[in-house]
Amino acid sequence: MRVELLDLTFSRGSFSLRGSGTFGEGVHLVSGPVGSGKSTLALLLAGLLRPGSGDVRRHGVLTTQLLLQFPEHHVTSPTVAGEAASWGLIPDDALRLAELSARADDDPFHLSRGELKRLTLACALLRDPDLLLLDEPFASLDCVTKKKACAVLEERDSGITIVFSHERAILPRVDTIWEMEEGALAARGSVPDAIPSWRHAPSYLRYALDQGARPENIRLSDAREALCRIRG
Ligand SMILES: Nc1ncnc2c1ncn2[C@@H]1O[C@H](COP(=O)(O)OP(=O)(O)OP(=O)(O)O)[C@@H](O)[C@H]1O
Repeated sequence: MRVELLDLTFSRGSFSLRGSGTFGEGVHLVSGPVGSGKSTLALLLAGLLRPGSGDVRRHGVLTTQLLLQFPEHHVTSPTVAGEAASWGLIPDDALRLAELSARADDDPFHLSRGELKRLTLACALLRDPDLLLLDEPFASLDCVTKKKACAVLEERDSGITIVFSHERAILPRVDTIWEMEEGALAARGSVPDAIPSWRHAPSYLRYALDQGARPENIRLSDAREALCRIRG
């Protein structure tokens, strides 16, 4: 199973995007500053935007799910339980994962943005598609919920997961790192070898690298463990 970007281009006003590369099975991080084009790339990969030139080719991918950056853009039902059902899920399962079981009959717009994000993230994860595209999955979440979301992502043991995010504090273990810079997609490669060339790496990783440590992955705990190893 893989998704190939073949000389992909897309233009909108003064913004233009370009990218090539292959996303295989595993968890991939597309990192980059605000406005660099991550959401646009997610929409192109989901087939919701048409490229100006080039192509997105899916091989062995039968199901695709995109989690939109703004959770309110998903809302189609007057109740939280109905919202989960609209994703084709058993509401109790989704509400349990989102820790919103007590809010089943509430209006989704009465949830806080973080709660609504928890709901849509739980729904996207439970759909368990071949290709899971998560646009800023950690935005609006508190630290505890970000950590739980990372753990669930890491447990996904099949398919292609692409996390588009400018998050620089709480991140999941990933297999590859990509960066968007002013619309250009650059592959940094497989983790851990990719970490030193990750330009927007979190400061804890930069610090560990500067100290001569070699983190095995991109989480704060990986940086800590690498520092412990060299300090004995
Ligand atoms: N619907 C739109 N119409 C016009 N311009 C848009 C639209 N959506 C995004 N843009 C512009 O396209 C560029 C890329 O935006 P995009 O949302 O892909 O960036 P991003 O990296 O996802 O940013 P963020 O980290 O804030 O989510 C930005 O300059 C943005 O202002």
